[in-house]
Amino acid sequence: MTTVAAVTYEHIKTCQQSGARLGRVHTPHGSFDTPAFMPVGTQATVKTMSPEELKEMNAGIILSNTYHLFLRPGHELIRRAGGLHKFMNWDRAILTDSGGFQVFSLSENRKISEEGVEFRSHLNGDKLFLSPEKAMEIQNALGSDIMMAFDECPPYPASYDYVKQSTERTSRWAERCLAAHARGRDQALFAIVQGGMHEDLRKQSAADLTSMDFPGYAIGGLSVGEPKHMMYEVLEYTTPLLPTNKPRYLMGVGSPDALIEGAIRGIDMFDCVLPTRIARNGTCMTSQGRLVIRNLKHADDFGPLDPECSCYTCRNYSRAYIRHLIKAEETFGIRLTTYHNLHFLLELMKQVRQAIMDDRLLDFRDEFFARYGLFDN
Ligand SMILES: CO[C@@H]1O[C@H](CNc2nc3cc4c(=O)[nH]c(N)nc4cc3[nH]2)[C@H]2OC(C)(C)O[C@@H]12
Ligand SMILES: [Zn+2]
Repeated sequence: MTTVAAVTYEHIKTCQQSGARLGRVHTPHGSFDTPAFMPVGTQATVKTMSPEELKEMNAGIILSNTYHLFLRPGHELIRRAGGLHKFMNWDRAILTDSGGFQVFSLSENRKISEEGVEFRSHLNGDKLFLSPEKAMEIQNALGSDIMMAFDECPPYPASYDYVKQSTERTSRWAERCLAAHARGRDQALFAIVQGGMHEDLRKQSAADLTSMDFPGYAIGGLSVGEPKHMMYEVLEYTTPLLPTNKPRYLMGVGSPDALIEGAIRGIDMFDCVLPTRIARNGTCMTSQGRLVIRNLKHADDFGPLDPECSCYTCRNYSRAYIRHLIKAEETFGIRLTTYHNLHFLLELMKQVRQAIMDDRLLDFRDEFFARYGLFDN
C-alpha cells in the first residue's frame, strides 16, 4: 500500500569533502532547508517563545508531542479547535512524536504488551493506554504534517535479547501504524529505526521498515545516555541503509557538536530540548562555549551574551541585565536566554548548510571545535 507522500525530500547537493547532504523538505505547511534543527514545543508551545519570534529566527518546523497532548488538553479538544496549527497559531510545519519515548521516560508503572502500553498518567495517575492505532488516531486529530510511528525506545543499556524482541515488535507496530493511519490525509507517517547499539538489529530494523515504503525515516534509540562515539558508530552503519530520496531524522539530538557530527553522517533533521531546557536555568550556548549567566563574573558585564551573535537578545540586552532577571526569577530573563539559544542552533545549522554548499563541512567542524571548544552536551 503506498501512502500519499505529502512530505517530499529534495536533494540539492552532497558535500564533496564530508558526504553530508544539503536538501529541502517540502510539507503542506511550507518547506525548510536541511540539515535542520527543529525547536521542541512539547505541550503546543516552544516554551516562552511566540510563533512570531520563532519565525523571526527562521524556524521552519517545530515539534509537539502525542503523549503530552493526549493527557492534556486531549486530542479531541484540539481536533475541535481545528487542529494543532490553528490551536497554537503556527502556520508552518509541525512534527509530532508518537508518545512511545515519553511513556517510558515520564509515566509510572508501564505494562508493555504486543497490543500496546498500559501506563498511569504522570499528571494524575489515571490508567491510560497507548497503541499504534491510538497514536495514529491522536496524531490524525492533531493534524501534524509529519507523524511518527508508535515504537519502543529500548532503555540503555539493555540486553541483546531485550533489544531484539523490542525491535521486532517495533517493526510489527510500524505495520499497524501504516494500516491505521487515516488514508488520504496529507499527513506523512515516518517510521523509526531501532536496534539499540547492535549492527545486526539495526540492519534488520532498517530492512523491515524500508520494505514498507514510508515517506521518511527516523533513527531512534539514541541520545539515551550512550557515549557519543557509540551514537556516531550507529549512525555510520545505519544511515546508509536508508533511502537517499527521503528525509532522515535523528531523534533527540541537539548539542552543537552532535548536530555537526550527525550532518556529516547524513542526517537531515534534528530535535532536542537541550537549548530551551538549559536556557531556563540561565545556561547559554555561545561562540565561546557555554556561559552560565548566574556566575558572579557577569554581574557588571555590560556586553552581550555572545559578541558574535546578531539575535534580538544580543542586540538589545547585556549580560548584567539578563543575570539580574534570572537571579530575580523574572520571566523575561528566560525568554531572552531561550531566544538566544534557539537562534544560536538555527544559525549553526545555517552555517553547516553553507559549509556543505562550499564542500568544506569537515573544515568547518575543525574550525568550530577549535574556536568554540567541544560542548560537553
Ligand atoms: C538530551 O536530551 C535528553 O534526552 C532526550 C533526548 N533523546 C531522545 N532520544 C529519543 C529516542 C526516541 C525514540 O527512539 N523514539 C521516539 N518515538 N522518540 C524518541 C525521542 C528521543 N529523545 C530528551 O528526553 C528527555 C526529556 C528524557 O531528556 C532529554
Ligand atoms: Zn544572541
